Amino acid sequence: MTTTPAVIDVRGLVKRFGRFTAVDGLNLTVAPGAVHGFLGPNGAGKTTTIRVLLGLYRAAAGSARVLGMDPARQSAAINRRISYVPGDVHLWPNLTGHQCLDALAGLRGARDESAERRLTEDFALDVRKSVRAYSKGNRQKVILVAAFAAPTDLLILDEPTTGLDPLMEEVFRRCVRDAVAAGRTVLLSSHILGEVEQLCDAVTIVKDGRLVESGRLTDLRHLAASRITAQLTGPQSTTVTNGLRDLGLVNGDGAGTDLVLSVPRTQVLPVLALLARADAGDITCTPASLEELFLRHYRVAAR
Ligand SMILES: Nc1ncnc2c1ncn2[C@@H]1O[C@H](COP(=O)(O)OP(=O)(O)OP(=O)(O)O)[C@@H](O)[C@H]1O
Repeated sequence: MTTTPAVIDVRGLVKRFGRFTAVDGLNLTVAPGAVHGFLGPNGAGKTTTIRVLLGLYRAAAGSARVLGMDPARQSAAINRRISYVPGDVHLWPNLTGHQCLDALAGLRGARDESAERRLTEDFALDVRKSVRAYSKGNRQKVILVAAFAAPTDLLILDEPTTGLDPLMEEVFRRCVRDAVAAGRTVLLSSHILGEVEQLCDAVTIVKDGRLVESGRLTDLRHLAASRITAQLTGPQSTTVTNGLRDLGLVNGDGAGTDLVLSVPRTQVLPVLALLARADAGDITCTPASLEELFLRHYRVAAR
């Protein structure tokens, strides 16, 4: 059996700043064509890891491969095939938006001007204005247009939507989907869990430079409890409470008529069957949201 090599393959990565260990034995694998979410609280080591991938920082230990290359030795070749969007955008204040796009394409040495024009329109960016006159959101748009328009295989996006309004966030999401449809791969670091949930197939969650959880979003969701709600009459409530007790679960609401339960994956079907037998009304079952997953893992990691 042949397996497709990962676009990003990080193993046991360690990065220290003096005596402080910012990244501590991290693994990160991003499959080709994936949108991979990179999550973690402030200071978790996401940007530091990205900077190692770009060849800006040297790792103290471990290995990193980007598009099959070693960022410590082949950063120029890697950067020609990557679009990088930092969270904190600094552009040349004396240039217009258009001149910035010229300069960014010049640095890369490759350009798709028709894609650039299309994206400039999609993001409603006036490229005749000088960067000095741009808002934070407009500076972000310049970098996003350059990143999506460039003929690259991998997009590394570090909190790319800070400063964008909801309309532009929607344009951003469309661009990510188009990029993947065109065969590109995306690593997306973001604190906006709704955005990650909508876009990503897989996520890696880090804290204090260490891996907390990694996997496909659907698999991770199954690890967390689902939320089941239903409407019960008084007699139904007694039947359901007894049935839940037999399943080893507690109806926290006692004899209440609004049932709200947090149910482990293995118990979802028996609980739904119990509610159906009791003829409960308005039964809903919702898998754990990324936010619940995220908070659960953070709390576990914080202990
Ligand atoms: N150049 C540096 N010198 C010293 N410490 C640094 C340096 N860069 C980052 N750090 C520290 O390394 C840790 C990881 O920082 P990093 O910026 O990678 O986190 P992050 O996950 O990207 O956070 P955020 O979500 O806030 O952007 C932090 O404690 C930070 O203070």
